[in-house]
Amino acid sequence: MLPAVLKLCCGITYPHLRSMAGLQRAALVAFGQEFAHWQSRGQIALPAWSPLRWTEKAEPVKQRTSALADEDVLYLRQGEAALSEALKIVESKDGWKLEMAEKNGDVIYSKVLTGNRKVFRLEAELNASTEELQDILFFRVEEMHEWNPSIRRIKVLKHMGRNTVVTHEVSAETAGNLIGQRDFLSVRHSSKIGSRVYLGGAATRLESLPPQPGFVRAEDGPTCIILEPFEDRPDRSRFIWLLNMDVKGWLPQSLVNKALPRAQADFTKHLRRRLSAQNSENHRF
Ligand SMILES: CC(C)CCC[C@@H](C)[C@H]1CC[C@H]2[C@@H]3CC=C4C[C@@H](O)CC[C@]4(C)[C@H]3CC[C@]12C
Repeated sequence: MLPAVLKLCCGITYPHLRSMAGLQRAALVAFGQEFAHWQSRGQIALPAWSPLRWTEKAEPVKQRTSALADEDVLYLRQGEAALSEALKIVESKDGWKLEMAEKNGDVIYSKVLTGNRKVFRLEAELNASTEELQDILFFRVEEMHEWNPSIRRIKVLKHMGRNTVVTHEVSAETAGNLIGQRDFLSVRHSSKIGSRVYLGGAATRLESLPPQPGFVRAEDGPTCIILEPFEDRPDRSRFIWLLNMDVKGWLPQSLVNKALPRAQADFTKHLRRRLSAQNSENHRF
């Protein structure tokens, strides 16, 4: 009698159960386990089509965590791919032309890639070890607005281990004045190979943060920074930065191509100020 009643109940509830979610489903799973318990003691035989047999299969939590892990792997791969693509560009030998040379020795070269995108390569020498620079530029990226007025805020939205992150970056209204404020969603990856530290990045997507109304979402990358210590002076580093940015919006290319190397030079100026502030603090204590 009991199995017959159960069969009937299952038949009636089947269509509703399919559309059930969350707590209701969890409750059902609990009932199911109870029934399965009875069943294992030979008290009830569940029909093959019974949704109460879903207990083994209906593991939404498990499914969700494995989906998350897949997503993380995707971001990790994107980060690594961005770095290797950017390295190919920055290490390419030909096509570079001198864009600007500052009095302090900093130089910026530019190159036009296929598709007419102009990229910029800044080379500078900085008074800091590669570890210090990696700390300031990567591990403490959320503090960047404190020393760089071109940046309004940077938020790390996702961590995939210590060396890969998804970040949301908002430039200040005043950054590259001619271009206007932008926001970026990027995957950023850092790795140390030999004595060099590499930082790579590229635009990515995150379901929870689609382009915001009122903001022009620009795309940074594939881009990279190479930090290399001087052999005789490990407290000094060579800094090479590939800026490869699509600022989006309707702007004359000539204006963008002027603003980008300017933004790069400004960034380096503020980074130097940040470093000398840190150095004078170290001397004080
Ligand atoms: C010209 C206008 C549109 C933009 C001006 C601001 C530019 C220069 C800002 C906006 C976001 C900034 C980036 C935000 C995050 C990182 C990751 C870090 O590990 C290295 C620096 C780097 C790559 C910044 C470089 C400078 C940057 C690209």
